[in-house]
Amino acid sequence: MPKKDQKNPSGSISPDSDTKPKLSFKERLEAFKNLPRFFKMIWETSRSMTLGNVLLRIIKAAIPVVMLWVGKLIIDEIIFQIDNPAHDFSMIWIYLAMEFGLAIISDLINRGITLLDGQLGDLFSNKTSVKLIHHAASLDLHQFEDSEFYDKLERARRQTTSRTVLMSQVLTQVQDIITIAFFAVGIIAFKPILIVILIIAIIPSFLGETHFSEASYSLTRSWTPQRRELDYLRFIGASDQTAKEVKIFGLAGFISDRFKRLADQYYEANRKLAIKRAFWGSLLAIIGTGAYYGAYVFIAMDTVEGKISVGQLTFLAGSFLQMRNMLQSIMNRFSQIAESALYLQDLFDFFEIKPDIRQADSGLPIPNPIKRGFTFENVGFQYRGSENWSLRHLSFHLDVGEKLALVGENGAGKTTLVKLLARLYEPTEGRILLDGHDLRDYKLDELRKNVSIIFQDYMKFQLEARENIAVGDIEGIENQEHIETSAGKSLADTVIEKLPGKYQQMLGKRFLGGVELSGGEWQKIALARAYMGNAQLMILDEPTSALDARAENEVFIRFAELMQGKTAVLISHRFSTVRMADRILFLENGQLLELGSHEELMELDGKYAGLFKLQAKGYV
Ligand SMILES: Nc1ncnc2c1ncn2[C@@H]1O[C@H](COP(=O)(O)OP(=O)(O)OP(=O)(O)O)[C@@H](O)[C@H]1O
Repeated sequence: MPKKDQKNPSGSISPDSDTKPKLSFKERLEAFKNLPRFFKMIWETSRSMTLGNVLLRIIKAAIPVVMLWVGKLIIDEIIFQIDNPAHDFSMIWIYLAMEFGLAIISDLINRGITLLDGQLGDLFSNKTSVKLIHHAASLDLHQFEDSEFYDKLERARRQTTSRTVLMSQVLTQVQDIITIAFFAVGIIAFKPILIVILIIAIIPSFLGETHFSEASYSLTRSWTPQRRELDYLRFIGASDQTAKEVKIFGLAGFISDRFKRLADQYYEANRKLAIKRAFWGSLLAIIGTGAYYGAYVFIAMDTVEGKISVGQLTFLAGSFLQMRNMLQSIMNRFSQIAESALYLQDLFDFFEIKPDIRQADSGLPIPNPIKRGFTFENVGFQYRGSENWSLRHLSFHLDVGEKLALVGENGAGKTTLVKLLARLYEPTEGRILLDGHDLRDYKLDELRKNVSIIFQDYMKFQLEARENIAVGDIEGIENQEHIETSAGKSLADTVIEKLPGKYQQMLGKRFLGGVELSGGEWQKIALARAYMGNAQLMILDEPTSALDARAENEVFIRFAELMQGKTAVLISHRFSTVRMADRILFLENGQLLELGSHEELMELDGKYAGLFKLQAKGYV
C-alpha cells in the first residue's frame, strides 16, 4: 500500500516516525558491514587511484610522529650545545633540514591525497549515477507508483553524490589510527599512564557524538517524505513547467505557505537537535581539555625532577596533544562514518529492489513475422493498492495485420489495456497470448522492441529535435536519413523545417537556445518516434488529440498507408478517426461492451452507435 503522509489531529504533517525506529548501537555497528562493499565499488572505479591514495596515506601517517621526534632531537641538541663551549651547530643544521624536508613532503602528500580523493570521488559519483539510472530503468512501473519506493529512490539519489566523502573519511581514519599507534609507542615507552588518562578523557565525548549522530540520522530518515514534498513544492513553485498556472491561478502564496509550514517544522526539529548536540559536545570537550592539562602536570614534574629531558617533555606534550586531538577526531569520525554507512544502506537497499516483471530465463524469441496475433483470455487487472478492477473478464483476439480501435469513456481502461500488451504490467488474472504462448514466456527486451507505444502523456524531452525522434529506436540515433524519413511520415518534417537549428535544434526552454513548440507540433515529433523502430505492433494512444482537423486527417491517411499489413491499436476519442479501423472495441468500466467493425456496431445500435451519432451532430 502506498504510504500516505501522516497527519496529526491539528492538521500539521508529522514525520513518518514508524519508517525507521531509533537505531541501537548494534545496528549502527552493523552498518559498517556496508563498508567492504563500498570500497569494492571504489576499487572498481579506479584501482590505480585507490592504491595510490592508500600508499600516500600510509606514508603520511608516519610523518607527524617523525617530525615530533626530530623536534625533540633539535631541542635536546640545542640545550646540549648551550652548555658546550664549542657551540657545534652541525647536528642542529642536519635536524632542521630534516624537519624542513619532512614539512615539504607532508605538504606534497596532503595535496596528492586531496587530488586523488577529489578525482576518485567524482568518478565514483558518476559511476554510481550511471548504475542508478540503469537500475531504475529495470524496475517495474508499479514500483514507481509507490510513495515508499520514491523515498528510497530519493535517498539513493542523494547518496550517489554525497557518499564520496565517506571514502576520504574512512581512509583518513585508518591513516590517523596508524599515526596514533606510532604516538602510542612513544608515549608508552616514556609514560604509560598518559595513555590511560587519554582514554578516560575521550570516552564521554565519543559516546555523546555517537548518540547525536544516531539521532540525526533517524531524524533525517524519518523526514524523507516531507523532504521530498519540500523538493516538490520548490519545483512547482519555481519551474518553467508550472510558471503559467502559478501566475494565472495566483498560486505563489499557496505554495510558499505550504512550503514554509513544512520547512519550519523540519527546521524546528533539526534546531532542537543541533542545539543539544552543541551543548553536550562543548561540555564533554572540556573533560578532554582537563585531561590534557592533567597529563601536562605529570610530564612537567618529571622534567623538573630530571627524569626526562626537555626534548622529551616537548615530544611527550606534543604527542599527547596530537593524540588527543586525533583520538577526538577519530571518535567523531567514527560516528560520522557509522552515519554515512547507514546512509549507504539506503543506496544498497535501492540496488536490492528487484523488478517483478523479468525476462524468462530461456525466453522465447518473438516470432517474426507474428502469425496468429494476440489473444486476451479472461484478462483482469488491478493497480497495486487499488480495490477497483481497471480491466475485467476481457477476452478478444487481435489478428495479425488488423487495425483495432479502442474507445470508451475516460477511465474505461484503454491505456491500461495497451500497457498490458507491452508487459509494462502483468495481468492480475487471466493471460495474454502471442501466437499461442503466454507473453511472459517471451524475451522481454524483444517484446518491448516489437510493441511500440506512443502514449498520450508522451515525454517532451529537452533534447535536440533529431534526438526526440530517435528515442523511438535509440540505436538509430546516428541514422539521420531514417530520422528524417520518420519525421516525414508523421508530418514532423514541416515543423522541423521551420526551426532555426533544424534537426539539431534544442527543444524546450530548459537549455540555452531551446525553442518551445506548440502542443500539436510536439505531438507530430512524438509521433515520428513510432516510425523509427521496426515494431510489429504499433500502438497510438490518442496521438492526434492536439492536432488540427486537417493535420489529423492527413496523419491518419498516412498511418493507414504506412501500416499496410502491420498490426496496430489506436486509442481515440474522435470517432471520425476510429471508423477507419477494421474493428472497434468499446470498453466500459474495464469490460468489453461491444466489438465489431464500424458498420456492425452501427447496426447493433448500442453505445458506440449512440456516441457516434452524438459526435456526428457535433455534441461531443
Ligand atoms: N497508475 C495507476 N494506479 C492506479 N490506478 C490507475 C493507474 N492508472 C490508471 N488507473 C485507474 O485505472 C482506470 C483505467 O485507467 P486508464 O488510464 O486505462 O483509462 P483510459 O480509458 O485510458 O482513460 P482516458 O480516456 O482518460 O485516457 C481508471 O479508473 C484509473 O483511475
